[in-house]
Order: sequence, then C-alpha cells, then structure tokens
Amino acid sequence: MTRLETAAAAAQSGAELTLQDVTYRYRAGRDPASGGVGPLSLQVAPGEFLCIVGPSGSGKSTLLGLLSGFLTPQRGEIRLDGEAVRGPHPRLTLVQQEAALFPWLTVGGNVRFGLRGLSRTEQGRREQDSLALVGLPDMASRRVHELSGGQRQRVSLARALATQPGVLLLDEPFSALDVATRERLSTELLDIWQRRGVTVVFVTHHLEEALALGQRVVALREGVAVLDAPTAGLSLSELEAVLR
Ligand SMILES: Nc1ncnc2c1ncn2[C@@H]1O[C@H](COP(=O)(O)OP(=O)(O)OP(=O)(O)O)[C@@H](O)[C@H]1O
Repeated sequence: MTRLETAAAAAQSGAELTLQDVTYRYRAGRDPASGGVGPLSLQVAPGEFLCIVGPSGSGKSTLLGLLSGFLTPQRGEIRLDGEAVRGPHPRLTLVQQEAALFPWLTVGGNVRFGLRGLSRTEQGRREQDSLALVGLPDMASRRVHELSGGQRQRVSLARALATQPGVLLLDEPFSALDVATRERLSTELLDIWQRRGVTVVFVTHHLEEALALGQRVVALREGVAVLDAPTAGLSLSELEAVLR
C-alpha cells in the first residue's frame, strides 16, 4: 500500500469514542425529573457496532445530541481518538429518523453537500462510491421528491458515508419505514459497516433490532446506563427485564 492509500484507509476506519462522566441536564438537579443524561461513562472501540436502547424519555436523543456536538456537556468529556470534542466534529456524522434532505438539490447534490472544500474530482468519486455502497449507483441526477422513503434514507446514509466519518451516529434511522424495508436496510447497514469498518452508535427503541444488529448494547433508563453488555448471549427477556 502506498502512503496515500494507507492514509485513505485510515480515514475510512472507525474512530474510538470515549465518554467520561458526561452529564447534560435540561433542568437543575440530578434526579430523573431534571431530564437529560448522565453521569455516563462509555468507551466505544474503533469499528464497534454499539446499540443504545431505552424507553421514551430515557435520554437516547439527548445522548446523540451530545455525541454530534449539538449539545455541550455540562460536566464530563467526550473524546474522539483521544481528542476532546467541543461542538460538531467532521468525523462524527449523524443520520436521523426522517431523511433531512434538501428538496431543491438532486440526490448527488445532497450527497456532495457536506464535501464542499474538497476537489470536484474527489467530490465526484465519493458521491459515486457512497451511492454505490447504499445500492443507488444510478440515482445521482434524480430529484429527492421522486424517491421512496427507503431510498431517501439510503441517500441520507450515502451523504453521511461520503464524509468518511470515524463514528456514524444513527438515530432510529429506519423507524419511519415499513417492516420489510427496515429489515432490508438493516442488513445492508451491517454489510456497509463490515466493509467500511466505521464505528457505529445506533439508537433504537426496538430491542430485537438492537440484539440483531449490535455487538454490544447499552440500555438507558432515566439518563443513566442500567446495562452495558455484549449482545452475544443476551436474550430479549433479559434486556426487557433491565428496562422494566
Ligand atoms: N428540550 C428539552 N427541554 C427540557 N427537557 C427535555 C428536552 N428534551 C428532552 N427533555 C427531557 O429529557 C429526557 C430525555 O429526553 P430524550 O428526548 O433524550 O429521550 P429519548 O430516549 O430520546 O426519548 P424518545 O424515545 O421518546 O425520543 C426526557 O425526560 C425529556 O422530557
């Protein structure tokens, strides 16, 4: 491998994410009524697939808000490959529940949106690669309104992957889709994760989905982790029991 190829491979590989006593409360106080998360300590290894589960209001979206830099911890620290994260970071990329695509841009324009600053050749290469990776190789010139819900979510994923994230943050990415599409996209996501080696933090309230996709699961209740375990050997009833 040439030095350039080695650098490109490193840029595509997963980053390590560390949370040390991270706390964010919407209201003063540490009791559950104050809303938010923490104190929470977590270490996500490079290339790991971690699922975060928890009932409504347990802090999943707040945690992703912190990881994506939209919220700043009031206490504690978030690090990416050892470097403190303060605000949105180019290697931490969020994909949300509803594809937030720009309707006035083509599919390709949406994918290239986060790549401004790169050469046109590099933008084109990444656009093609990431659309191929999500199974939409010939859709670059299509308009967003022509796409199905599943295709839109694929474009969102392609847009995120094109930035070559170290950590892909997924907030219930398939929950607005029908069951068959959700299952197909989940399988494709696992394939992409294996090929890219990106670290994944996947939030879902579907416990079965977490067990099927993740290597490890963290269960939140009232903003704190009540379980942090490998999914291998963990049963659905055990997971349900800690959240009861
Ligand atoms: N902007 C806000 N202002 C005040 N409290 C908030 C705010 N956002 C969330 N909360 C509170 O913080 C807690 C965690 O909310 P959060 O949205 O992170 O949970 P969640 O697990 O993502 O829920 P859901 O599954 O329903 O999306 C809840 O008690 C919620 O009421």
